[in-house]
Amino acid sequence: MSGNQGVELSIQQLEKTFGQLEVLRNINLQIAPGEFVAIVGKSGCGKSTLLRSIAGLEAVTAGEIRQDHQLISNSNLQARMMFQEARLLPWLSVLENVGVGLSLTKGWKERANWALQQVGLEDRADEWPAVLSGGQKQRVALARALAAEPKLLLLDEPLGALDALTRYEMQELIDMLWQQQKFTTLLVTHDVSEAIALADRVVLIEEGMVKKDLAVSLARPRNRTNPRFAELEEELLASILGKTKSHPHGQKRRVTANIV
Ligand SMILES: Nc1ncnc2c1ncn2[C@@H]1O[C@H](COP(=O)(O)OP(=O)(O)OP(=O)(O)O)[C@@H](O)[C@H]1O
Repeated sequence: MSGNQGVELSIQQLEKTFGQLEVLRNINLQIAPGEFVAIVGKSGCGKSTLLRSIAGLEAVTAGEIRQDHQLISNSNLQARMMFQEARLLPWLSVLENVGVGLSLTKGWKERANWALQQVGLEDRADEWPAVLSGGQKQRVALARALAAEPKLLLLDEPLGALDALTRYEMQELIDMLWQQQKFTTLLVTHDVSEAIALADRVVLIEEGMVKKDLAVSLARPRNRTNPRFAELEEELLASILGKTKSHPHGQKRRVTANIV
């Protein structure tokens, strides 16, 4: 159960308004099969709205979203989504939570166990979610997404509530699983370092449009001590904040903080 081929995504002139509020004005994005794209931007710029639109959870106001050349609909969408909260059902065991998105047919346990192995929690299958740590709960949420063998993984700030070390471990896990399975992945994150550590491309949303589309061509797993890593971080952060890249005195400014 691996070696998925991810879907191709094509987003054309996407608009989304909520009443008078124009959130997405004109989003155009082409995402290749198996590509890992991070989406960044200031709080409220519409990142989650974009992801929810791709997931078919929001009706778009104008424009179109195609998956493998077909307009997305609930019937053809091969996506799974993960959020900042694990959203586990407390009355189901860990294994049952992982199996919840599968039709409870023969073989679901095998797939759920396989997915738990992928995230290193196979020995916790029979426990209740309540006894797990925050990081373990997110691993279960990741396993639940993987169990469906998605061709598109939509990650809405899934590591935002984790402590720094757990977050780092989860980033490594996501990177490893993506390299093995190559599902097309969109990751919304506030963390510039996380975006550069994981993505092939980082897309910056501002004023409802793609303001920047930055290719990250560093070898994987990414070496965060590589000077090029820091340069990309700085370039991206400066773009998000609308500042020039260099220090006034021409010295490099090392910026690693979260952006908002
Ligand atoms: N269902 C809704 N009804 C009305 N307004 C909404 C709705 N969903 C989102 N919005 C508004 O759309 C804008 C974009 O929200 P969205 O959650 O997409 O931003 P975001 O970039 O993901 O923000 P953050 O980084 O803070 O999570 C915000 O102003 C928000 O209040």
